[in-house]
Amino acid sequence: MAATMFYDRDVSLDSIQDKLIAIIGYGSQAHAHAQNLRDSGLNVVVGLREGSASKAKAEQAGLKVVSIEEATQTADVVMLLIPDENQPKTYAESIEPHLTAGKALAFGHGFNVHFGRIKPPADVDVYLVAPKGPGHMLRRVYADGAGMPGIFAVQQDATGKAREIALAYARGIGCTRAGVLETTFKEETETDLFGEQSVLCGGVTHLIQAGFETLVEAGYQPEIAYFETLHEVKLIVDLIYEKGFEGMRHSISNTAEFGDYVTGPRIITDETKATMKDVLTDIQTGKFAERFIADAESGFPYMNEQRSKMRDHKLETVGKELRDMMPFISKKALEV
Ligand SMILES: NC(=O)C1=CN([C@@H]2O[C@H](COP(=O)(O)OP(=O)(O)OC[C@H]3O[C@@H](n4cnc5c(N)ncnc54)[C@H](OP(=O)(O)O)[C@@H]3O)[C@@H](O)[C@H]2O)C=CC1
Ligand SMILES: CC(=O)[C@](C)(O)C(=O)O
Ligand SMILES: [Mg+2]
Ligand SMILES: [Mg+2]
Repeated sequence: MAATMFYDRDVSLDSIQDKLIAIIGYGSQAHAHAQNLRDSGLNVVVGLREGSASKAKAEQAGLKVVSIEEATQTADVVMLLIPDENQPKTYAESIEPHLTAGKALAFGHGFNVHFGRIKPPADVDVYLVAPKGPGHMLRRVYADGAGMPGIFAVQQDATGKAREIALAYARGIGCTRAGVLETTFKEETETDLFGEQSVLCGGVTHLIQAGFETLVEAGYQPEIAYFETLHEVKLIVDLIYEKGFEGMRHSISNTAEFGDYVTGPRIITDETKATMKDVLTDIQTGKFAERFIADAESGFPYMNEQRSKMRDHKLETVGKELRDMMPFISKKALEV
């Protein structure tokens, strides 16, 4: 049976129209939620830690900024959008003491609730609305009049209105323009981690890097390798996004399509898929979450090493030079 999809016509903003929504944080997701909700006519306040570097940016965008404690005290809905690894401490210190009965605690990702790192009191609603894309794109598509698909889940329904509120929230950030469907905290957490690791982020970056390195190590010009293995990915993916595999294959040459069928399975092998299954198991058992939290608690030694290794890679240095020569590629600094 096909999933039930919710669109603008199916969802009313009424359940949150007169409520105050606190967005905690002003990073990738938070700035997009705050601005989209505000532009949907809803009441928003941003909660930031003392001395926050983001305060000026949020105020510049016309948003009211208060402390995280005050935001939780005054709001009816508290959406926690700071990095997953930092959420439990901020929740315990600044949110939980002010989270009175009947309020709603919301998340953009189920990580902390699913892995038992945040245990909300029984008398509040707990839901998630997870847009399926990066925060900066959530804002960009909304401002363009479009939307980003999203999924929502209710973990606790203390007021009897949690589901209605979650859906209204999804509409407020623009997700019902594109389609929203219901999930659970478990399903959202596991599929989101799997998707970003295996396909969207880990899969794509390492596929591109291996292709680029293969060409450069064989003596081809890095600029050609960049166009071939990175820049053109967007053009091909745009076609897949708009028209599926068949539509993309209609646009490419027969030569390319034949090579796709012959070589694709040599690159992404049965072994690759077996590894994907292992990756999924590590996510399901909490092994990945443990490794992530352990690195975070030591100040991210592993993550920082990876970041600095890649910074000086030819793919990144040649890429920056080439992008600087293409004025049509957005030169805007990311707003947050
Ligand atoms: N990035 C994305 O596109 C997506 C993220 N999500 C989820 O959304 C949530 C937020 O992720 P993301 O937007 O990437 O987060 P960011 O890393 O962009 O969050 C940065 C914000 O968090 C604040 N912050 C960081 N640490 C603390 C702290 N210890 N106490 C108080 N505030 C803090 C920062 O405050 P300051 O300004 O003071 O530095 C800043 O405003 C996560 O649950 C994530 O999984 C879900 C879908 C996509
Ligand atoms: C952007 C998004 O959906 C991710 C990849 O899941 C994330 O940033 O965590
Ligand atoms: Mg995601
Ligand atoms: Mg994610």
